[in-house]
Amino acid sequence: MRIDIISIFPEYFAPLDVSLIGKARERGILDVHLHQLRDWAHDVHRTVDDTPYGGGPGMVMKPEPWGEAIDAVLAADQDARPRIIVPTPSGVPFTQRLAMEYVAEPWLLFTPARYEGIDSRVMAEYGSRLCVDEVSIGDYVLAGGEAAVLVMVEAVGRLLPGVLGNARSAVDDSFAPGEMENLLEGPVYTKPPEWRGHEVPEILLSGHHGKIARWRRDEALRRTARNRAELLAALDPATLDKHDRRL
Ligand SMILES: Oc1ccccc1-c1ccno1
Repeated sequence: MRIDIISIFPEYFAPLDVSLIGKARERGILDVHLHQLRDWAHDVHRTVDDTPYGGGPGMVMKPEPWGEAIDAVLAADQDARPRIIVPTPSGVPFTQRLAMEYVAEPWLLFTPARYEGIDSRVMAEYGSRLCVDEVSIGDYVLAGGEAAVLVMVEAVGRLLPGVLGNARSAVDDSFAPGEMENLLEGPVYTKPPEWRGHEVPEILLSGHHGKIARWRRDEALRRTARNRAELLAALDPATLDKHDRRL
């Protein structure tokens, strides 16, 4: 997978050099290209923003630098087209299901904005011939889209074949489509069996895999009911047998 990111703060993406994503890049599973938007702002101050037409607070990112930057990225591979992802509080929710859709794409282009956003003509220009998604990582406002890109690149990158390694499958993730979709992870424990008077639940030491699986599912349902009750409503009734209903 190739990922391109255009930003006025490319240094924001240093975390993509470390940990899981960094190793995926070293192993050639993921190819990340960072671009400084100001390289396509040709005035002496390398200006990328201006006041909004119609008035209002803040500044809007100018279309010209973005248009030239995106054209330059597209020119990197004339035979392919990236899926463009625009982080914005006004976008569709970023979910595990959307991450799984993105991991199937050979090329993603992220366009994190600052200020009040990018002149709307930019995505109108590319939306006529490319897939352009406006995506939100949650109902809050950030200073810019760079943090949202870090979140999405990690969520997508970890799903790439070979990145998680054999020990861990993304299939068991919280929110992964299937039986665990819309269920939060339950509590987890490791050695020692007793710590400051807190003991590991006996069932987990029993070696009875069927009972352990049932216990974990009960705890996942309890945590989901406690922290995200609205997800329970989305659970497929077939996955809630009479035993679960008593929780
Ligand atoms: O708050 C933002 C500002 C700029 C770009 C994206 C965001 C955002 C907030 C939530 N998801 O994306």
